[in-house]
Amino acid sequence: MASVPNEAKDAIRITNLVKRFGDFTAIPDLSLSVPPGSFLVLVGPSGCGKSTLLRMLAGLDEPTGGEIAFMGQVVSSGTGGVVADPRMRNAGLVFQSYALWPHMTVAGNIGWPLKVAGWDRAAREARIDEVLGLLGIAALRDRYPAEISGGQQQRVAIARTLAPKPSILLFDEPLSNLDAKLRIEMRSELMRIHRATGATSVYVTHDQVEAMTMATHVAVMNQGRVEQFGPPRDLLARPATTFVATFLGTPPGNLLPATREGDMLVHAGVPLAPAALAGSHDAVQLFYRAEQITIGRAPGRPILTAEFSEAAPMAGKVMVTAATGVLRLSAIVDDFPDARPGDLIELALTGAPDAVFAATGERIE
Ligand SMILES: Nc1ncnc2c1ncn2[C@@H]1O[C@H](COP(=O)(O)OP(=O)(O)OP(=O)(O)O)[C@@H](O)[C@H]1O
Repeated sequence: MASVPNEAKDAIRITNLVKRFGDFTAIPDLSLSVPPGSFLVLVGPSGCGKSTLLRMLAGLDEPTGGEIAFMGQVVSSGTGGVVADPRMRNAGLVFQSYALWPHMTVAGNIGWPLKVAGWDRAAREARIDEVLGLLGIAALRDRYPAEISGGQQQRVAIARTLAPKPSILLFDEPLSNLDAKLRIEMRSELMRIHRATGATSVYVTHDQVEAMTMATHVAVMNQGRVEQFGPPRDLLARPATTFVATFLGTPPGNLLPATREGDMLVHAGVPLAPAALAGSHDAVQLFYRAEQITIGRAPGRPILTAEFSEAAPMAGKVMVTAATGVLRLSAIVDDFPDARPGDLIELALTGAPDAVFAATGERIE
């Protein structure tokens, strides 16, 4: 039988993974394959199971069912408990809190996992210098954690994780304790490190921009399920469900419920789009991106009346939020509107809906 070349194997293969905490099922049945060298970002609302999944990948928690394999080798199995313990699975985990050992120097911290793994002194010293160089912190070699800044501590923590050359790197919101400027700097650093090491990475974040800039692949999670998986641009361009459409994007897009009336799809008495877009459905949700909505009238285009809520500058444009009944609409416009909160304004939909979803949330082709 021909053997499968290593390159062809998934770096991470998750099959029918289940995680229960007592009666509560955090992950009902999750399968995902991650190609080698990917930078996978897990996003989703609070409580959707991102950390639970990451902890199982790290070997800190056992799955209740299903299996996790790294490079074709099973490292966790629901029926067999954790197969490989965290140290044996060739994966490194970077947390939000750095947890450096205060009584050890920077070099001591970085060298510790190598010592535990049985590296000899010369190899350890060489590797410490290498990762210090990679992270740009060679000058901090002999300092103690209390003598360096928060950002520098995070670099040391990352250096310590990289030192044993893990083939899989796991990150649980590693930048969330840093200020905005440092976050952006570290984001570029992490991307550079990812390119330099080629390690397959799984990264949990709440930050949309972080997700979209760093990821080669994004998994949008919802209630322990992967709602959609793919390159970030594909997810933004073709969301598979209303959940993904309204979760991704800054600002998120707008969904207008509409029903078939004759040959048009109508929302709140306003005909929006030809009924043919709905296929066989009588009730749908029409997806308009914020940049497809403008303030005022546009010739021949549907107009909605809404209550102005707020306006905020965004990358040279203005993000306007307005409400029609229970719906909140986001528009990207050129100038601040001449309106106060509560004023009625007219919004024009400037193009055809970007996507049409069934009432149940799935995209209609
Ligand atoms: N040890 C536990 N015992 C019981 N329930 C748990 C435990 N750990 C997590 N959960 C539950 O499992 C679900 C998923 O939690 P998890 O921490 O993975 O979510 P998350 O997506 O990482 O959330 P956040 O974005 O807020 O960090 C939540 O409903 C949580 O309450």
